[in-house]
Amino acid sequence: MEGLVPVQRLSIKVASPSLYRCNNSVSIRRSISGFAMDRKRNFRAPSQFSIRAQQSDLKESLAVSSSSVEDKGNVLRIKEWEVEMYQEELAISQGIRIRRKPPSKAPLGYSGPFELRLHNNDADSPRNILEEITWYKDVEVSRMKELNPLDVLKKAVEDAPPTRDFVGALRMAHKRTGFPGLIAEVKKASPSRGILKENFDPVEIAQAYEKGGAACLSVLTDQKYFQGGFENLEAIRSAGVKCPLLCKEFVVDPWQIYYARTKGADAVLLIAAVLTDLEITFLLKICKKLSLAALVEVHDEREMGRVLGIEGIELVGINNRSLETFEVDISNTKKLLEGEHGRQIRERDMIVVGESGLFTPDDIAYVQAAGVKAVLVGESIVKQNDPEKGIAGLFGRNISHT
Ligand SMILES: O=C(O)c1ccccc1NCC(=O)[C@H](O)[C@H](O)COP(=O)(O)O
Repeated sequence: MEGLVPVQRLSIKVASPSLYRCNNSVSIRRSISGFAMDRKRNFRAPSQFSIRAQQSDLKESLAVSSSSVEDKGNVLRIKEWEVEMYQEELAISQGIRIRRKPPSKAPLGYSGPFELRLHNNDADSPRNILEEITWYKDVEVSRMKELNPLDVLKKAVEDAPPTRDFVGALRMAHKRTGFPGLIAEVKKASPSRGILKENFDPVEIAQAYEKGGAACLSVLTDQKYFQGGFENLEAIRSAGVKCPLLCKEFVVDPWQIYYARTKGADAVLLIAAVLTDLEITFLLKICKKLSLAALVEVHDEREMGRVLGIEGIELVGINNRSLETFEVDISNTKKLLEGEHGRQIRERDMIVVGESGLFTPDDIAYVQAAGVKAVLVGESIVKQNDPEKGIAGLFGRNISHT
């Protein structure tokens, strides 16, 4: 069986009908009722993350159909697996290359078209860093959820201080300075660059950025790959820094949005290379409910097209770095803002953020001419002994309030 083609390279039509032809006694339609799939194989309800939340519903149905606890467990696993397969197909159909989990064999006892997804050793390793991070997040979030259940977070959010206006701060800075509003990144290390700053003091850096005229800050909260942490976000917020804060995370689950809000975030990052349109739509709704801004990041034309088709997006980031290959090319910003996409963005008065690889006043001028009203900058300023002066160097002028 080894070496056979994973199912995503087979026709989607082969696999999808299994959702309806499921040969278990509880139909998959019933078991994932919260997903409410229609005949065109579109999810209608925004619950595709909530497989765990669906479990109580599912367990109820299984009580009717299965005799032993073991049987019920197996049926549940099969159904979870089928939903995952279906979600992956949906992602592939939107051009998403990042797989959300390592491909797994069908659970024991499953018989149906999804069985064609046979084990393939190569497919068990992440294909690039973004995929690796995404797989790791899935495990990390499950662990963190146990320590901080969603119910508890929801209560904490009720008592949390109000958020600051992230988008408003960028617009104001653009107006005040005539330059793109700066989102300055508090980042100790990255997978592509290694350690950027040895004696890393997040609060000191944040304060220096604010003094230097940053409109907003981006705080890396991922520990494993960026040596960041939610404690940095909390510490910066508690230290009295006034700039709105972006929680720079790899969001794969709505739980992370609630968590970010309790830790002092004013905005979160959503990466289109990882999330389906429906997931983005759903996460945007949660952001809105929690008064958080969302920076939706794209890297190519296809992702830009998808994001422009989603309602309610105010802030689009164009990453000049491929998170699959690490290649950085600032002409990516220009390319993605040309033609019809650029026209729609101007017409809708969206703020585009040029991200990554910006080092000089010429770089800033280049992306500004391409149409960005904000920039997200890490390496070139965090590496400076004096990050406040680093900002003046980046813009070729002092952009602080003084
Ligand atoms: O930077 C990386 O190595 C990286 C790897 C995998 C996922 C994301 C990654 N970086 C996130 C970013 O794109 C940057 O932190 C951000 O845009 C700032 O870029 P820069 O000014 O070049 O530090």
